[in-house]
Amino acid sequence: MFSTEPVLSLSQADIYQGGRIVLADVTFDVNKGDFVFLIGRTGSGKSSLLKTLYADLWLQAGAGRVAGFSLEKLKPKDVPYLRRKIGIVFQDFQLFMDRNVEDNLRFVLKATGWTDQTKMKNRISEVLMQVGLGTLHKKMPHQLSGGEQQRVVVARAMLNEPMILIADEPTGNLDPAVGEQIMQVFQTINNSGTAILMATHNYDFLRKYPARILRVEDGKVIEQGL
Ligand SMILES: Nc1ncnc2c1ncn2[C@@H]1O[C@H](COP(=O)(O)OP(=O)(O)OP(=O)(O)O)[C@@H](O)[C@H]1O
Repeated sequence: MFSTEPVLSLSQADIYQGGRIVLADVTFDVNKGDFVFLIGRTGSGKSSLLKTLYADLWLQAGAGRVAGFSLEKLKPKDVPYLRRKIGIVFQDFQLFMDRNVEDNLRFVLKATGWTDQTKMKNRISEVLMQVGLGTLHKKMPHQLSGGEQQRVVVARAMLNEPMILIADEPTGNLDPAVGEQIMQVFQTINNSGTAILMATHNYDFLRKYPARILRVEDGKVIEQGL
C-alpha cells in the first residue's frame, strides 16, 4: 500500500442492512491522521456504515478500500487480516470478565499470531501506557470503573498498531466526565498518526474537538463544514 493512499475510501457505495438499502451512493475518504466524527439520528445508518467498513456487513454495490483491502473483492478468509489493520471499539465493553487486563490483551495478541512472551508483555505495557492505565495489568475487569474498562478496550484495539480506529458510540454508556477521558485518549492516539472514525451523539465533542464531520441523513452521507 502506498503511503499516500487514503486509509479508508468509499466510492458510490450502497450500504444494506437485512436486505434493505440504508445508505446510497456513499463517497468519502479518510486519510492518515484524520479525525472524523460520524453523526446522525438514531437509526440513520451510522452503525451499518461502520459495520460495512470492518466487513460485518458485505459491501454489495460500489467500491471500498480499507487499510489496503478492497471491500468488494474481500473473501471471508481475508476478514481477520482486515480487522488486524483496523481497531474496533463499541459502546459496550466486551472484555472477558474472568480474565485480568493483561490476559484479555494477551488473548488478542495470541489470536493474531504473536508468540514471543517478552514481546507480548512489552506491547501490552505500551498500549496500557498509551491509554493511561500503566499500573492495572493484574486487575480483573469488575475491579475497574466503566471508563477504565473502556480504556482497556481501546488499548486492546491498538495492540496491532491499526491504521485506523473505528469507534461506534464509544462513550455512549459513560457519564460525561468519563466520556471526556476516552475522548482525550482518542486525541492522543490520533496525534500519534492513527486515523479515527467515531460515531457519536455527543455534540459537545464536536464543539470541543473540532474535526471533520460526516452527517448521515435521509439515506445519504454528507461532509459537513466545521
Ligand atoms: N440486523 C438488522 N437487520 C435489519 N435491519 C437492521 C438491523 N440492524 C439495524 N437495522 C436497521 O437499519 C437501519 C440503520 O440502523 P443503524 O443501526 O445502522 O443506525 P444508527 O445510525 O447506527 O443508529 P443508532 O444511533 O441508534 O446506533 C435502521 O432502520 C435499523 O432499524
